[in-house]
Amino acid sequence: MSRACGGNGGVIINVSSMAGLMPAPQQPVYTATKCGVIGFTRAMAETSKRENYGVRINTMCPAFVNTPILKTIDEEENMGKYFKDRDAIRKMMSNFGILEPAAVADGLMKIIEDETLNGAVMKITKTKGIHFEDYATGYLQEVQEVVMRKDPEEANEEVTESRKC
Ligand SMILES: NC(=O)C1=CN([C@@H]2O[C@H](COP(=O)(O)OP(=O)(O)OC[C@H]3O[C@@H](n4cnc5c(N)ncnc54)[C@H](O)[C@@H]3O)[C@@H](O)[C@H]2O)C=CC1
Ligand SMILES: CC/C=C\C[C@H](O)[C@H](O)/C=C/C=C/C=C\C=C\C(=O)C/C=C\CCC(=O)O
Repeated sequence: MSRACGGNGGVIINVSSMAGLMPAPQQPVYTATKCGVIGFTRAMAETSKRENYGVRINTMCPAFVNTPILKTIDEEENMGKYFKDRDAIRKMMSNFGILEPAAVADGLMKIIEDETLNGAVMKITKTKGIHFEDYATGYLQEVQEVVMRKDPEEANEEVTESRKC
């Protein structure tokens, strides 16, 4: 797939979850895996850009979606010690609402069609629909951008100075 390996490029869409952005106390391992998907996607997207792979790599974070996975909260062998907390998850589902799979399909199509998207973290929620996590204004992001230009010590000083204004 990578142009660096003779492929034609393309787009990869990794499936994370809102649980990767809003830690779910009843699903710590699931949360960790979904956070990992986000970090991996963002790192690989930058690699792809730098190495000119021609591959866009993005991730989507749907909230609760009406699929069989939602029934797993009623399975003790799946929930383990958090089985007793399933009412808290049910309450979250009721508060946040449950998306239909078509909303996820819309998100997939947007990522496929919008060729400007690389390293994007798309959120899909019942209230806001499709929108994106914004990392661009964070301090660490600023440091990282400066680090690409100079050594880490100087970069930190430059960003700290700019934050004073
Ligand atoms: N339904 C939801 O509320 C949300 C789901 N997601 C993510 O979406 C993805 C798809 O989930 P759903 O379609 O909702 O769940 P699902 O339970 O309907 O489908 C999951 C599928 O993965 C397969 N599977 C499970 N373990 C596997 C393995 N080790 N190797 C190969 N296949 C395996 C299952 O057989 C099943 O067909 C998952 O990554 C899930 O974490 C993300 C956010 C919300
Ligand atoms: C045990 C439950 C089984 C499966 C559910 C899946 O694991 C799924 O991946 C988990 C989803 C968790 C969603 C958590 C939070 C949802 C939040 C919202 O819907 C909206 C909240 C805030 C909106 C802010 C914003 O959109 O930026």
